[in-house]
Amino acid sequence: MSEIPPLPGSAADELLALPPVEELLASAVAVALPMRTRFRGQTVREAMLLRGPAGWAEFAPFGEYEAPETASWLAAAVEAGWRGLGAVGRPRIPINATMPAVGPEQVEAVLRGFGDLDRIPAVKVKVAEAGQSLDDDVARLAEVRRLVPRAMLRADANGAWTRAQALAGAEALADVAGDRLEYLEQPVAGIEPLAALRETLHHRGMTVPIAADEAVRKAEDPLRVARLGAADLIVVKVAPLGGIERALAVVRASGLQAVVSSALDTSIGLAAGLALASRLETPRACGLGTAALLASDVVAAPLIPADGGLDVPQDVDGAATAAGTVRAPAPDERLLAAHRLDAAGQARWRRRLQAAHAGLAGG
Ligand SMILES: O=C(O)CCC(=O)c1ccccc1C(=O)O
Ligand SMILES: [Mg+2]
Repeated sequence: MSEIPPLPGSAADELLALPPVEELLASAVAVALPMRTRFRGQTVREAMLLRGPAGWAEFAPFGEYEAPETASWLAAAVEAGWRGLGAVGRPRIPINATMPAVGPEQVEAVLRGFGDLDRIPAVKVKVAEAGQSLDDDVARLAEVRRLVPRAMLRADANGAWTRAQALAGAEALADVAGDRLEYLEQPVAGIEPLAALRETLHHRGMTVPIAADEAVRKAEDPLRVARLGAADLIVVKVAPLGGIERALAVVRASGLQAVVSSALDTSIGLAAGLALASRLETPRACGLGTAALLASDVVAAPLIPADGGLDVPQDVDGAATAAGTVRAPAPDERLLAAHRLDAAGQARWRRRLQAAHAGLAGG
């Protein structure tokens, strides 16, 4: 498997020099967006937006992340704002609904946020939430199946199951989902444990495919999953993988099918995810509909799926040319003002960006 390119803007990158930190900070605005439902234990999503010569960019590593782990998130922002999101491939991407670990009584309202229920191609259901049981997961999945019987179903444990829980979980969820069960995403943490679980499932005649997420995006080597045969497909997120080109190289080198997924981005970050998905051959639905989980976004027309998919946002004149360029929507000034963090919040995010910049410059 071939090498993957360096982080955009890092010392090893010959194509794109890292802009000075002052240049990055000149346009930077940090915002806090309220969410409709709790997701990953959070009810607010914070993000920093930057404007470069090539367009708008997002720097939004999760709150618990620190440098140098945040360097790849900044590299993705530098790529977006200072190089651009690249060419349009497929112009429209099928999008899965994302179901947080809610009770069955909330399932319908969440699903409706992703548009006409009959058109939703797949639903990714969070399972293994702390403080909940497998019965809760089964009840949630059963309600999803009842409401969208034709949609494919994915269960994402975020690595929270033990091996024994994953074996029991796989069986119980397969019973509910039947032939609609598309894959289990990161049922257990780590790469070797994932490979071992997959093998055991196969020995037991359970053929449910396994997708790797954290095992790709948080691993030292994002290709180790593929080398060990630990998963049937990989979930890729642009920011933790250091940008579109790098994520694309990981997918190609892995030889596995990929599903592009958001990091609960604003519509600015989602545009980069769509740019990546646009250049993949896979017809699989992608997890880029998460603007539906936000109560408010930074752009006037958020990238919320309709009719089961999203159009890849392009340059206005892009449609007229043979190969259009992907372009993130510009934030709405009033929304930026409404959700702008206070001075302490701006200072905290500026420090995070500075630390990521130092990490990127050094690594
Ligand atoms: O893939 C999706 O449907 C939505 C994105 C998502 O689930 C997610 C969002 C933020 C952090 C982690 C994850 C994840 O896939 O585990
Ligand atoms: Mg996941």
